[in-house]
Amino acid sequence: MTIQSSNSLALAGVSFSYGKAGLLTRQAPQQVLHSIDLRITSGTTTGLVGESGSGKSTIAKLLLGLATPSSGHVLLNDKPLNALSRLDLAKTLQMVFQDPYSSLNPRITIIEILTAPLRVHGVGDTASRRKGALRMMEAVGLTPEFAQRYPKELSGGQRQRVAIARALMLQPKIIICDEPTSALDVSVQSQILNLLLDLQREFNLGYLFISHNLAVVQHISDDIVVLQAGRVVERGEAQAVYFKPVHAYTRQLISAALTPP
Ligand SMILES: Nc1ncnc2c1ncn2[C@@H]1O[C@H](COP(=O)(O)OP(=O)(O)OP(=O)(O)O)[C@@H](O)[C@H]1O
Repeated sequence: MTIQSSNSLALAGVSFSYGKAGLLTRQAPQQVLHSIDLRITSGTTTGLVGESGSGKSTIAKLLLGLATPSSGHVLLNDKPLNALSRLDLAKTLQMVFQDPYSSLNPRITIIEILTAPLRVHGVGDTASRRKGALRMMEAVGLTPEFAQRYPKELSGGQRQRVAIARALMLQPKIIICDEPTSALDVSVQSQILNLLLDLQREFNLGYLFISHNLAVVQHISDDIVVLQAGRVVERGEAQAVYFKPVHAYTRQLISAALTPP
């Protein structure tokens, strides 16, 4: 039996404003997040749902250390995230983006895309990186023939499998999935969601699953946090939030998710 270590990434009382007021700027800073508490833990999925502009991407930026809270803290295992080196951060936290068409470099082959994170961080030698990439391709359901292909030769679902494999190359503990299925055909969406669930079990990953679609979030999440205009208006166990919503905004998101576009 292997004992898997538990990791958590958290926002504790985080507020955030874009733009700083200064002598030369008339515009007041715009506060877009208000005292947010959020936790992502190994082996579980926290769903983050809200309409466009509610602050979901800003939360992702703060978790990735790409922005600094105006107040409050970003904590990895209850210690400040900014204490981590670039390599340790990359080994802890990775991101899968919405659009598998623009997130992969079209000029390099799949094997080069997958070995790049190891090369950039000086991990392993050429042979071990290649071996690791082929192993990860297998884990995401891509046969070895894909290694020498270019992104344009792949379908949207296959590209998203590559993007997921790339995110896993440094064996991170936590993955931020930002609308990872919304650019895909409906028939492929559930395959990718099921792949994410399989990989979570295999690698004990913690996910923050960001989406505007509460039906999709409910399918994959253990807990759901509902964000409206930068404030958490509802949170709880996924089934409870989806089937017994308390807040009117949550009910609105559910009916939007059930209405065909
Ligand atoms: N770089 C920026 N400068 C100023 N304001 C910004 C910036 N980025 C986002 N905002 C504002 O912050 C608020 C939250 O935006 P954010 O992109 O985090 O929302 P979101 O929920 O991720 O939306 P979407 O689903 O459309 O990506 C919005 O009012 C947006 O206009």
